[in-house]
Amino acid sequence: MKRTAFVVGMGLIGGSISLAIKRDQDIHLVGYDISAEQLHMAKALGVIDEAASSLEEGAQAADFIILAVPVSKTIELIEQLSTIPLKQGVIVTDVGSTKQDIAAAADNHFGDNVCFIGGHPMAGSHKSGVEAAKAHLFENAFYLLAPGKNSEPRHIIALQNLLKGTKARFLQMEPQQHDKLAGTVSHFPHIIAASLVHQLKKLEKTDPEVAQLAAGGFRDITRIASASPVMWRDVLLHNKEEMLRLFAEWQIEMDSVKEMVERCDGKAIHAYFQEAKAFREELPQREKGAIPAFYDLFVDVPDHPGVISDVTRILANKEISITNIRILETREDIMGVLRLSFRSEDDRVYAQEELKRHMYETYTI
Ligand SMILES: NC(=O)C1=CN([C@@H]2O[C@H](COP(=O)(O)OP(=O)(O)OC[C@H]3O[C@@H](n4cnc5c(N)ncnc54)[C@H](O)[C@@H]3O)[C@@H](O)[C@H]2O)C=CC1
Ligand SMILES: O=C(O)C(=O)Cc1ccc(O)cc1
Repeated sequence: MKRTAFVVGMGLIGGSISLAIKRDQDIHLVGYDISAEQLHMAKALGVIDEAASSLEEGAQAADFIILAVPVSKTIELIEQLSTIPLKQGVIVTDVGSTKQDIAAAADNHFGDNVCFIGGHPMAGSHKSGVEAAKAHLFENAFYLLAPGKNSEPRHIIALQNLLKGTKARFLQMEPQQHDKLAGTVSHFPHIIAASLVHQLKKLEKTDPEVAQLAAGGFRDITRIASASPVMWRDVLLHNKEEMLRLFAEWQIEMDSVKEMVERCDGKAIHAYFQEAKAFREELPQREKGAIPAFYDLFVDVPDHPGVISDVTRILANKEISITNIRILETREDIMGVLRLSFRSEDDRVYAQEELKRHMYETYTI
């Protein structure tokens, strides 16, 4: 008998986890969503093997239950699941961006028959819905696990094995520590991004041309403000204490920068930017999350016209997408180097094979 995994919430994360599980495990994948449209789409896109007609139906038959809904709904679902007769030894996990309140709900509601392990894949995007789901969304990203009261090492191993296809890097952490760290690297930056957009919106009322100028850096720093308001409302409400602490710290920080400007203290302003630049440049690049990962491939190219289009054509013929392309060095009579970035390790390996077949010298660092 095949084991069954039941994924509740067929959105970006539920869909991506389902696809990652399907590419690696021989398991029956059942999905459920309160939106009949999302559920139908998940089945039509081949993200799940079967659509459950109710939470009860899907939950009762499952060996694993993955809750992939906004945080408040996750807490409600834990309460609902605790009233349904689940299989003995079922492993329940979630993907919520906060962990403390969810862990407390699981501790309060689940009995000994259920093993709850909180989870948070620390990668994603500003997009929502199953249409945006990708099997490789979590590749190389940290995936935090917060084992609950009944979880033993064998349960954690079983869950990590189920999620192997995500190619994520598992890390165990206490819920409280998780919420503190995620508050700084993810939750608070979201408020800043949204507030910058509000500032622009206000100015646009009197100076409509400003919106045309909001390109480049403004778009980069505010990309995450396009994410789901429902999801982010819940994140803030369920990490309230940490958010309030960060507001206080942020205000002190802003006051200090404001004073530097008021004093016209160029030396202090320079040092402020210099310190931030140096620290940011030391941040690890490979991990997904706040800063996206890039899978780079370097290609030696002779410096003659048409070579870049030859490389891109070879990859396009194999439908390998390049997310970024840069010429690192081209001077007369020497080889140039192309740096190609890909979405995933699989794409990079495939691209390297294809380019080698066409006699290009390639390497990774
Ligand atoms: N979007 C991101 O980049 C990341 C999100 N997360 C977490 O993942 C969770 C899901 O987020 P997304 O997939 O981005 O959202 P989404 O909006 O793409 O999908 C959520 C889905 O849950 C469904 N849903 C809501 N209430 C439900 C209920 N009671 N029963 C069944 N289905 C229900 C919705 O209809 C929707 O299809 C959230 O808790 C979020 O904090 C974690 C990592 C990254
Ligand atoms: O879009 C991005 O860059 C993100 O950082 C997405 C994201 C959103 C919420 C999370 O809990 C984790 C990752």
